[in-house]
Amino acid sequence: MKSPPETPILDRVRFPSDLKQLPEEDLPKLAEELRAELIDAVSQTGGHLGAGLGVVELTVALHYVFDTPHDRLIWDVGHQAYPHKILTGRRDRIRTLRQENGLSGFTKRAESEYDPFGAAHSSTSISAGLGMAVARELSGGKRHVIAVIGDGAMSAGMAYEAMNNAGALNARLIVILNDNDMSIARPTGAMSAYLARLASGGAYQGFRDFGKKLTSYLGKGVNRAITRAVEHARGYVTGGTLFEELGFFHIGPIDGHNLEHLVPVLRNVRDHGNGPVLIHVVTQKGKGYPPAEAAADKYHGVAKFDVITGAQAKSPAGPPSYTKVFAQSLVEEARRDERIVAITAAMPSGTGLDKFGEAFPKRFFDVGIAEQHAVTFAAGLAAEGFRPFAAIYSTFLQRAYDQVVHDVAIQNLPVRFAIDRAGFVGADGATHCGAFDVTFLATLPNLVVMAASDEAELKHMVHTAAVYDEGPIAFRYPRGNGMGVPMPERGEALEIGKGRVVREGTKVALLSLGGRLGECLKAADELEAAGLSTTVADARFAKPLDTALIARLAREHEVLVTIEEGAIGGFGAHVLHFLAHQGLLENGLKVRPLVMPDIFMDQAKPERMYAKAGLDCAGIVRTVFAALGQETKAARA
Ligand SMILES: Cc1ncc(C[n+]2csc(CCOP(=O)(O)OP(=O)(O)O)c2C)c(N)n1
Ligand SMILES: CC(=O)[C@@H](O)[C@H](O)COP(=O)(O)O
Ligand SMILES: [Mg+2]
Repeated sequence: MKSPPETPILDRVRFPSDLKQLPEEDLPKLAEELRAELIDAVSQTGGHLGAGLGVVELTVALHYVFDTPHDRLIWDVGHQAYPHKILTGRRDRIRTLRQENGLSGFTKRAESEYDPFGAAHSSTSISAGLGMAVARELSGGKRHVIAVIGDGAMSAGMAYEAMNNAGALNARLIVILNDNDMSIARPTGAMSAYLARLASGGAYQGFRDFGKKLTSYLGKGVNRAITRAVEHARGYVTGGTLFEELGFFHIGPIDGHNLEHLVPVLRNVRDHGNGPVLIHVVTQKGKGYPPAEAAADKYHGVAKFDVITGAQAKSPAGPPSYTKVFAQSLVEEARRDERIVAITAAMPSGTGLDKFGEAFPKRFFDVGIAEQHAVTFAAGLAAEGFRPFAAIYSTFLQRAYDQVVHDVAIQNLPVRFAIDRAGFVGADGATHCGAFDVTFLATLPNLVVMAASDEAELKHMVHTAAVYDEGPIAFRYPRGNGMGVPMPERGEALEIGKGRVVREGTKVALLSLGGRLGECLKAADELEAAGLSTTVADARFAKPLDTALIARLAREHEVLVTIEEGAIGGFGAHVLHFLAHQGLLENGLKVRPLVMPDIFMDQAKPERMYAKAGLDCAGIVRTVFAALGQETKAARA
């Protein structure tokens, strides 16, 4: 009689409290089952896979050794936290990942007590962890605080600011550096070379065992000075003193897939020592899934895929993505102008600049996850007569706002900002939703701010930016595919501050900024059918405003609606400001600015988000009927 297949260990582990009941020898099997569950789940949802595969053993070890959620475990970026979610009571929902009303693709406080800090933008974990560690000291609490940060995230200045402060405070904080020698792409910068030396230094092997013995004595009154002396000696041989100089006791590198190493080291660190400690763990992104291991990007972000073959679902053929059009347009411009250089902050494929780098390797710069540096680096290039294009996602540019103000706008330096993912992004949710770039850029003197309504317009805006040397200029465009319009052979220079009327009417004016133009044209059809003659205009510029166009629309129509895929305080606010100052709000004009709602919207399919925000055809039509007091018609829309 065949014995029944044994119940998978994972089926008995809903929470870390269940995990702690297991004998240590069961952990590798649990890790194996956890990895299989992760692969199966993400094959059905899509999302971030490679990073999670690389921390399966580390996740098991951390929840086995520490007392979460009492001990705080913070995941930097949080894209690697799917195994963490499966082990912390969310396995039953893991297949709702990144879907409307589903689990977030990152850690999120509101989602679980096991997520003490939300993430998604990188390099915040050490700062948050230090805050929690100091809170523990101030309140006389007893808990461990652990921050897990990747080698890519360790290239951001914020990580050093935090380590610098942690060293000065000598606060007990455990930082685990998850070094898989990968960012989204291959890591760049001196830091990754340094870590590679640490992880592979032959001489270092000799110290490794001694180092492990040392950690077992950490709490037995071993004098910190001796510890430091040994660390210095060890560091001298291998260069591992960067962390010690910042005040961290540095342990490792250790094999991040070997539970027999991980568990005892984590136990030692848990039970001994004081002050900040950094455990350097070496892992493999994509570990345990051959298609991910073999892929150049280690399956960092994947669509749904076939588990057997690893083949990812193809998005339906359609118009080129805005990203692709931007990248191709910039390559064409750069062929004509050798002053054009391109800068990305660790997002070569996401911004499309990897294509630029292939064409012009010497004029392409991936500065790592360092948006602040990217902007001021671009300012330095502009100051010397180059034409730098800094391609940074809308929400990642938020991190470099003072650099935009202080280093670019005030000095009126001709930096070009290519702002991708401007607007709703879908599965990445609120943290990646590009809602604020017009609001925070159009308020700045000297800035020119454009928004592409389709891919042809984007090509014109790339050319316009390329030849504009009067000061900083930004152009925004949404995630995803264009509108399928014919593409011009070459980009043409747009007249700065001039919009365009794409449809003439007499009663209603829809003034659109950016990608909502298509919905405005659909709304105009519906309004015409209801007897409302409708003008549709593409503003093209949030700054400077086309004041002549706006004044004409205001004078010649009963209703003026502005539409933008952005938060309040952007294009519509500037239009209202102009109309008020011109006294154009005093002749009965009905003005309605349509913007994103004043909330952080969770992930959903973009079309659902537009509908919820009222930024689709139906929302525009409803707004016009309501403005005209025809609520009944509005209700039907
Ligand atoms: C401020 C910011 N810039 C860029 C990104 C995009 N991003 C997400 S993950 C990632 C790479 C992170 O590398 P690492 O920390 O080594 O984690 P791994 O994926 O290797 O586990 C980047 C650049 C981000 N989330 N936040
Ligand atoms: C985790 C992270 O921040 C990136 O991987 C981001 O999710 C990429 O977004 P896109 O998929 O829009 O390029
Ligand atoms: Mg990495």
